[in-house]
Amino acid sequence: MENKEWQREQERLDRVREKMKARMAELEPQVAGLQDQASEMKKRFWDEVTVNTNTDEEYIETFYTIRQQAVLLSERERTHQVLTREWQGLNRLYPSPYFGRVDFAEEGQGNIESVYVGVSAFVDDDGLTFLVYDWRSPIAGLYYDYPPGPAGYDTPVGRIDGELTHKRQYQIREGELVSLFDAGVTIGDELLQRMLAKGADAQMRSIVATIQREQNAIIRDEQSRLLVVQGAAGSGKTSAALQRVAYLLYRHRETLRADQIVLFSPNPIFNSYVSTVLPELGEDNMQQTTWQEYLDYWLRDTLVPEHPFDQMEYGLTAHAEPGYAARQQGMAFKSSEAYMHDLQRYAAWLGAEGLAFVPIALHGRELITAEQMQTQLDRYDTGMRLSYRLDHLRQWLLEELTRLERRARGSSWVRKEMDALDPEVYAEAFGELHKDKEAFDLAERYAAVREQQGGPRRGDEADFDFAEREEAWLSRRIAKEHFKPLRKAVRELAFVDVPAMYARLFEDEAGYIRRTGAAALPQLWAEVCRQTAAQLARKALFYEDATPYLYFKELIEGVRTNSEVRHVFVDEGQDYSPFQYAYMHKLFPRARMTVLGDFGQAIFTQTTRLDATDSPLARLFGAEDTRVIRLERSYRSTREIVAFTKALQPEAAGVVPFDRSGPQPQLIRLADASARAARILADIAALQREGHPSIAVITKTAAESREAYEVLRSQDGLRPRLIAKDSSELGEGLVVLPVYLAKGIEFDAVLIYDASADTFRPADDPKLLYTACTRAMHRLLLYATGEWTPAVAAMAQT
Ligand SMILES: Nc1ncnc2c1ncn2[C@@H]1O[C@H](COP(=O)(O)OP(=O)(O)OP(=O)(O)O)[C@@H](O)[C@H]1O
Repeated sequence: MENKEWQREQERLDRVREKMKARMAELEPQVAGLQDQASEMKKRFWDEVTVNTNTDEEYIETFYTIRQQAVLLSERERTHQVLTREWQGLNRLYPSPYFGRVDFAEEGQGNIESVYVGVSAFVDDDGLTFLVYDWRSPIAGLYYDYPPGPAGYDTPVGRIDGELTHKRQYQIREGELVSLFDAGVTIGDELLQRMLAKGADAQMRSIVATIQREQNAIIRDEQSRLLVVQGAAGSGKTSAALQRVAYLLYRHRETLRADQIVLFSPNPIFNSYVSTVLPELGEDNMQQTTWQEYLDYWLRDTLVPEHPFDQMEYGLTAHAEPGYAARQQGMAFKSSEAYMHDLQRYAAWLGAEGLAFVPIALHGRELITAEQMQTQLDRYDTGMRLSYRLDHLRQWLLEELTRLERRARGSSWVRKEMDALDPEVYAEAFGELHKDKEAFDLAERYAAVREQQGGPRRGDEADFDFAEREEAWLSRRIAKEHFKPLRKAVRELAFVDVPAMYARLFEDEAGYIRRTGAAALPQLWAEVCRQTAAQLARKALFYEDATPYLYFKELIEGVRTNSEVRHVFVDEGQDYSPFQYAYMHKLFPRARMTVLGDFGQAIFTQTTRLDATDSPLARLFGAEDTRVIRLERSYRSTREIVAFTKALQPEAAGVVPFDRSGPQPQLIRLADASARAARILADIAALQREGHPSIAVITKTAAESREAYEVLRSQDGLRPRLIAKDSSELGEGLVVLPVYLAKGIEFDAVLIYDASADTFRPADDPKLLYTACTRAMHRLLLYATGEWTPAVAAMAQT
């Protein structure tokens, strides 16, 4: 019976593939042909059009031929796009047309439909029968959401209920049925087992065949303006986010483009790690960026922000340096909502009391002073928003510059410059004026004709003194050249001295309190003020100041917005401050947000607890428009590794491992560094022999990474790669990296280079070691040369 069933499925598979092959053969010449036709048409576009604009009729005719040609061309291109998409979809499907099937008896229909689900759709020749459904279609939701029994799905025209009578999963390779599972209670435990047993890849994989119900809820959510996912390490947050992008692009194909979706990732390595998932699913990649890139872009030419990983390193290594405690307090406070409110009050204070301006100067002489600007600003209604008043001021300044420029034409410095001009410039002036002269001649002719026809003649038209005009032309040009950068700077609001105003806030603690009305400040705030001021004096910004600074700048100058972007995804969302969220929300006013994170892995100082009801995130869109989903099941690591990591971190108490077993994590204590080096080398060799090519040696700091790297490099044939803050790719094989660069990534085996109390100090946040250990899929090994860090020591004894 089973064999018969297998055979039946293989026969269906063969039939579907035959049809696919036929369709591909049919499409191939069309796709190629249309492509040729379109590019040929583009080449010949102007040949087909006779451009003739002598008379009105000819002009109109030309206009219509161009339009006709353009319509034809874009139609060809559209047809070509549609056919190419189908052809590409078939190419993707052909080796493995589907991975799942549900049999569904729709209520009141009396028949059972077998719904086969694959990475894209394939329709029979009749144009109606779906031989394969796209995994994102409404009916395919049944496959992810229900075990056999009562089931239903939502369609754009309402809900359809019925009975799911059967559910099956397939593994198909190059058209051959490799395995077949009849699912019972949950989908895919079998298939999921197989998927999860595989080794780690240098690139993330798509999970469409085994999406779990709770993940499907994330992927298909269309109601919430803010979707927050708090999920354990390895619970599939990033995977769900990427499949969600693919889903949205499918659902809104007509209105949403991939470049209208932005993903904020923790670092460039992560960017490259996830960059193949969408193309694998036949979709274009969304825009990927890091917050650091954003800061660099917006702060360019003004202040240099500290790199977030340098801030991280400081936090991890500088305990003994003077000012460390104050800096830590500063970091924490400057990423809080309290500081955000302080800045709001400070901006209001400035609006009333006066701003700082950069005077507009030319050749060392002030043309418009800061005082003049303030006086002008005070003339505008103070009830108006500050940014509007600044807009008015900008307009006034541009007009002033026009006036001053005109006046400058007759000034002595312009004359001096004119005298020193190269002969070529005079030649150019001559040429230009000659052109003018032609225009003048034309005007003269026109005036003569008009006169002949009895119209009056204006007296000044023949008044043409060439030398005078040449001089006027040159002085105009010189003045214009000098004023041009001033105008540009005014347009960009460079006359508003935001750095000075931000620095003024840190003059001293009493001033801070007076200007912001702050009620409570960290104990060492006076020192924080000193540190911040010193940094600003160097034209630099601490990382903790960078986003608040931009936020403050926008409070003063008004908000920049990008209304093109429709969806913003934030991965590792626990590592963003309320400032960053407020800023993002303003920057992308038309975008819905999906924020994914795990508070258990919040290792930066700027953190936001994502799922708390009083989270600043929840206030961003309001409770009505916010949905929080929690994922507790962890798919990455074996049961043994999950049990171990849960004990490291109280936040992880609720994590449920997926039922996959492996060796216990190993705790290896050694006498000294050279014994550790020898042991690590032996362990790596053994892991590679066992078939675990993707191995990471994870350290706490960058300096420690370099040390470990040197140890490994000395061994012939190992070829480890050191990942540092500027690395942009993970690559394959053995890597050495600090924990904060391993965020979001996974490896077959993880070796914690030094889990001693000297490195992971009792005062450190346990989240650091937790984040490092949860990168492991199959094997976890921890080393120490001294005492274990307390969390590990507790387990070493049991
Ligand atoms: N439904 C699923 N089917 C198959 N594999 C899955 C599924 N969900 C998650 N995984 C796998 O589990 C691993 C972890 O997934 P992912 O990286 O998306 O988790 P995460 O929640 O973002 O983790 P972290 O918080 O540690 O960054 C990946 O290998 C992913 O392929």
